[in-house]
Amino acid sequence: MIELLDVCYVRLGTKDIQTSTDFATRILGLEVSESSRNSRHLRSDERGHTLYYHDGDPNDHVVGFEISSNDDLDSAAATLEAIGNEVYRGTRDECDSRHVRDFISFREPSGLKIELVVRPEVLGKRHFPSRDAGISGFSHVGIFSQDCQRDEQFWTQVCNARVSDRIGDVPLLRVNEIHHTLALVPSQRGGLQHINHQVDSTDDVMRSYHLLKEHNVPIVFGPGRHPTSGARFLYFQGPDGMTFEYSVGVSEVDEETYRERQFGFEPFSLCMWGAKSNLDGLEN
Ligand SMILES: CC(C)C(=O)/C=C\C(C(=O)O)=C(\O)C(=O)O
Ligand SMILES: [Fe+2]
Repeated sequence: MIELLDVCYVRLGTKDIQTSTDFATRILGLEVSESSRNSRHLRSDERGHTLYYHDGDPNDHVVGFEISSNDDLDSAAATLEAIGNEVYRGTRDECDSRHVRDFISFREPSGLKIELVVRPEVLGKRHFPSRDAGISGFSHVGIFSQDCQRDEQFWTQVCNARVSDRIGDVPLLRVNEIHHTLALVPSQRGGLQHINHQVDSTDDVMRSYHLLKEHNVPIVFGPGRHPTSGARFLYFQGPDGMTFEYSVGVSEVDEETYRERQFGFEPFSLCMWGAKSNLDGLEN
């Protein structure tokens, strides 16, 4: 069993590094922590970076998950190889550029590249965002799935993910006490469906709603409230068509007493306030 501790970063290829950086800093509210001619590391919390943009194919998406030790990394590699996954071990330079001690990568069943990393760097210096969006940290991702039931089995049986809720066959999966760290969203393609940052308050969600509209950023869903995690949310479109989410109030789960819930595959399961979803794979 691969014991995931938390999601730790997303890496995205982009056609236009400067436009993506401007969006990430001036609109989304992240801080550049490292910059080169063709890449940017961006911070959202105490971690050294949680988003990385690089010149490249915008369909090139990678999600990093932290695991606890090199022993766990070796045993994860063996587990993945035993079920037929090709596993790549990061070189020293690749580890350095990610600010991690070690990592392996592989593709999950719908094709998204996953990196399992050991000891991602945390900084003593306080996160100082370039816009006051109220971001408290990177929290979860939505992943496109060509077969939600198959992919749920991978995340729950090969890895330690647990189902918190399902909306129809769409599972919201946790790897720690947070209600969900990943959601599997039905689609013909693979890759990342959305990137979530938590904000401090509902006021932050609403302030950003107005700011995004002023900047003509397409709103994809919300403002609204998920009945599943209880979070107040707003989804919007960033560079290269990537969807970002702000949310506040995601519930925590007591492993002893929590029982997964089955929500109907209908609009009020996505938003209890009645907002209409234009999310890829979940339009209503
Ligand atoms: C799977 C969709 C996008 C969804 O709306 C599910 C719920 C929640 C939540 O309960 O907070 C999400 O944030 C999410 O999975 O993205
Ligand atoms: Fe989300």
